[in-house]
Amino acid sequence: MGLEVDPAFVQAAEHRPKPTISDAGEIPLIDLSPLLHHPIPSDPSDPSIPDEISSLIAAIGAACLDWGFFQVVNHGVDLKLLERVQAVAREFFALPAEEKRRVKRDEVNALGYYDTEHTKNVRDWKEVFDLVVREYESDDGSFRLRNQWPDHPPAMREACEEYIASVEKLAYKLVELIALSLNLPAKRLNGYFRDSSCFFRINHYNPCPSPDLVLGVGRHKDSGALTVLAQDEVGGLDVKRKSDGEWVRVKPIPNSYIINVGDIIQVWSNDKYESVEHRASVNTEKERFSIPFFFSPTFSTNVKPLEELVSDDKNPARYQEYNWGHYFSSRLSSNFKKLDKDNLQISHFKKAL
Ligand SMILES: O=C(O)CCC(=O)C(=O)O
Ligand SMILES: [Fe+2]
Repeated sequence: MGLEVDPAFVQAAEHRPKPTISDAGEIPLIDLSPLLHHPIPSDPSDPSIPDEISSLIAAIGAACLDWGFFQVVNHGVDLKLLERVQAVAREFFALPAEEKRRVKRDEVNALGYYDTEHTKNVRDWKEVFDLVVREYESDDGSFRLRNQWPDHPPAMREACEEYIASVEKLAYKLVELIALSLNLPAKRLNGYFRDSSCFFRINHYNPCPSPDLVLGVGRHKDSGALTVLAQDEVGGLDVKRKSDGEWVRVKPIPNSYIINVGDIIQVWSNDKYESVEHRASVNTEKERFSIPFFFSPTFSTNVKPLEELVSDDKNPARYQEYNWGHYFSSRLSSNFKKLDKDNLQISHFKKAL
C-alpha cells in the first residue's frame, strides 16, 4: 500500500499495527447478573456475602490484576439507550463538515466536535464529539468545559444525557466491586466522584486507505479512574496484553461494555491494578463508532495511593500526590495540537524508592 494519507497521521514504524493481530487470549468476560439478585455488600469481610457475589468480586479483581481490561454483560444498561446514542452519532457525523465545525472545540473550550486530535503527537484518524456531565470554567477563564450541542440531530442532547445517567450507575457499581476486590469497604472511593468530572466521548473512525500506517487512536492509557466503553460490531480496539506485551484485538460482543482501569486506579491501588495501553486500529472498508465514558473524580481531588493499601516498610507509596484538575487540563491541551514535548503521565509523579 502506498502513502495515500497525509504524513501527519503516519505512525513511527514500531507503532504501526501489524497486518494480522492476535485474537487469542481474549480479555476476561464477566457476567454481572449476580447483581440483579443481590445488593453489593458494604464490607468485604462480611461472612454473609453470597458465593455468587464473592466469585464476581474475585473475577473482577483477577481481571484488573492480569489485564486491566474486561468486558461485562448483563450490566443493567438498557440497550435502547445506547442504540439512541448510536443513531444520533451516525446522523451527526454524517453532516457536512461546516455544520460539524459550528460546534468545534477550540483553544479555550475543550468540548464539542474535533477532528485533529493528536495522541503522543501523531494525528489520530478519527473525529470526536465530547461533552461533560458538569460544566467547568477555570478561575482565570483560560480553560473551559462548556457543552456545545448541535442543532442537528435535535435529539442528540437528550439521547446522550439519558445514556450517561445510566452508564454512570454502572460505573459506580464497578468502582464499588473494585474497592471490595482491594479489600476495602464498597463505598470507599465513592466520595471522590461526588462532583465528578465525568467525560463522555463519541469516536467516529472513517475507513482509511492505509490502515497499516495510521491509528484511529494512538497507543495511550486512559487518565481517569475507570472507562466504560461501548464499541460497535466492526472491531478495532487493541489492548496490550500484560503477560507478553502483544497487541490483542477485543472481539465485539453484542450488548456488552468494555471496562478498563485508568491511571487514577493505578495510583490509588499503588500499582496493584495497572492502567494498560490500548489503541484503535482502522480498516479500509467500514466506518466504526466507539463510545467511551470516562469516570473520573472531582477536579479538586489530590490523587495518591490509598493509605489503607500502603505501609511504610512492606509497600511504601509509589507516587507523589497530584491534582486531578491540573493533570486533566494539561492532558487535554496536549492533545489539541502537535507539540514537541511528551504529555503528562503518572510516571512523572513516581517516587524514586
Ligand atoms: O475506539 C476504541 O475502541 C478505543 C477508544 C479509546 O481508547 C479512547 O477514546 O480513549
Ligand atoms: Fe482510551
